[in-house]
Amino acid sequence: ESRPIVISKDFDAQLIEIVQQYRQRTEQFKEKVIDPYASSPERSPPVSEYKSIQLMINDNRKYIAWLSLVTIAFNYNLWFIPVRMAFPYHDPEAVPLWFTLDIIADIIYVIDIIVFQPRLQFCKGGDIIYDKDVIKKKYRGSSRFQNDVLSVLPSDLLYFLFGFKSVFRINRLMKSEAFFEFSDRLEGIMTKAYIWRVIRTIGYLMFILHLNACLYYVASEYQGIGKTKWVYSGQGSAYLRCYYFAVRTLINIGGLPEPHTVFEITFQLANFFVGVFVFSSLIGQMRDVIGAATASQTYFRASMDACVEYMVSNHIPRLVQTRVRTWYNYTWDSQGMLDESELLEQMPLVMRTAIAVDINLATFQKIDLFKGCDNQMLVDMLLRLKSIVYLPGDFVCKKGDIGKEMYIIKAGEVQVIGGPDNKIVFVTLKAGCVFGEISLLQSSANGGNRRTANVAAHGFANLFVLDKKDLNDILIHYPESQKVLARKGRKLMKAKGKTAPVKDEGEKKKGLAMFGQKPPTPKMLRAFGGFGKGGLLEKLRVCDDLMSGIMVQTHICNLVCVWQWI
Ligand SMILES: Nc1nc2c(ncn2[C@@H]2O[C@@H]3COP(=O)(O)O[C@H]3[C@H]2O)c(=O)[nH]1
Repeated sequence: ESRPIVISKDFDAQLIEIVQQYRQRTEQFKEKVIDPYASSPERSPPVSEYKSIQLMINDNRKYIAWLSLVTIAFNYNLWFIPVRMAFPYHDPEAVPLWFTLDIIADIIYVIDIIVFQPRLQFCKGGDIIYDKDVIKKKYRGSSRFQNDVLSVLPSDLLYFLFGFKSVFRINRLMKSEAFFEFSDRLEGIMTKAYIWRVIRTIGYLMFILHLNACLYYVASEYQGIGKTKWVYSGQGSAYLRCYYFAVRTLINIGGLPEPHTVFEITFQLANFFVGVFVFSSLIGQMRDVIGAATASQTYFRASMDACVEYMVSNHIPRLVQTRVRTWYNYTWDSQGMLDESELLEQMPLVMRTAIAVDINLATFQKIDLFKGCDNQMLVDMLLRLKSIVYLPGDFVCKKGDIGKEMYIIKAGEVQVIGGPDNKIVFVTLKAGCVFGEISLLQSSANGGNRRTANVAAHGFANLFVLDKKDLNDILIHYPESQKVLARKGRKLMKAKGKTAPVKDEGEKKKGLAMFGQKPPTPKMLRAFGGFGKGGLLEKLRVCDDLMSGIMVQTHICNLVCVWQWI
């Protein structure tokens, strides 16, 4: 309360009064409070019903198809009313055709008013209004309804009084809102909305030329056709000649016959001004539309150029420069942007989740490692994934490094490699496979968090990366899934032969990819020369790196060999 409290001798009395007032007000307020869980007396639809209604509002293709028909009818009136007013196109042969077309356009207008508009749901204060009576009432009280009704008033009946003149149909142009609504809705559903924007802007340009052609013909008629050099001569197709004149004046191409009379000079001047202002602004609009359509391409080029410039000024080796350029080009070609997450970040969580679930959840559910995990946990994981592109031959992870991330292959292949010069390919992993999980699921105690193998991109590999920190953050909320993953991690460790402490360089690499996930069979052991002198034991020393992954088996073998030796 902003009321100042005067502290006086009878402060206690004042305080008691204030407290009493406060209590009264709270009681009053309580009475007014609406219980948020109490059912609303108004009928409200279940959420599932909302979905179809929302479609009606934003994305109803059938409604857009209908609007396209209304737009055609509107454009018929928009283009033909002036041309029929200006040019002598109402000859007895053409009248039936015009009459039929007019009636068809009128029927479309009427159907729109009676059938479609009164059924169009709308949003009020965030609520979707679906009640048919309310919708009808809203439409009838709108300015759109007034315009729609005015646009279908049968002013054509004046034909009977004044003859067949298209000027009586001028009220049909009041249906313009339908055109703009169609345009907005179409943009909303098109993948390349700029194509429509370009077409629309070209349409505006052509319409201005069309109007100008009509005006030129009217001006010529006013002056007398063929009377002066400036007016339409009366030869050739009247419309085409006038349109050609309009193009030359409005685009300021020049080479026009000189105007002589005051009227001609005024007309010509007005035309030049319209050309300069209207035309140039429309052409500017076109540039904006095309600029917006290629904005992402421009951004990509600019960032690549800046990066190349940076590398050149820092004398980065040519090979590295080429690799960076290749990365830029491939990333752009494969995903149409450099950083997908940048785009998604702008969206609210619910939208991001919808997109992520739609794109990747099915793939995730198939991954063995995540089987048995909470679905919601997978969704949380999807939201933390980052997409990274690796070039052919790039090392994604190196044996012995600390594992801070795990990877899911989105597209392309990676190879688990080892041996001298990393020439041996142990496994090739394809789209949908997970790797890098072994070191991630282990604790750092005893070096358990170290990479057990080298993994390199085979061709171009598009990977999802999940950070260890992100994974841990998620798992805090899903103790059951955490247990599942920990169990799987232990299993993997056993399967891949990952054992306890790291002793030295030779022994610290523990993954034995060569044997895959199974222990060596007797056949494999025989291939290594059995247990005899110069056999397995010696090879074990040479192939220490390879064999260290099956340490348990190796210890047994060692014991047997030592016994044989003795
Ligand atoms: N050690 C080993 N790793 C493999 C094999 N096949 C795939 N990998 C993956 O290679 C990854 C290397 O890093 P990690 O040890 O974190 O996790 C490893 C596994 O996910 C294999 O046969 N042996």
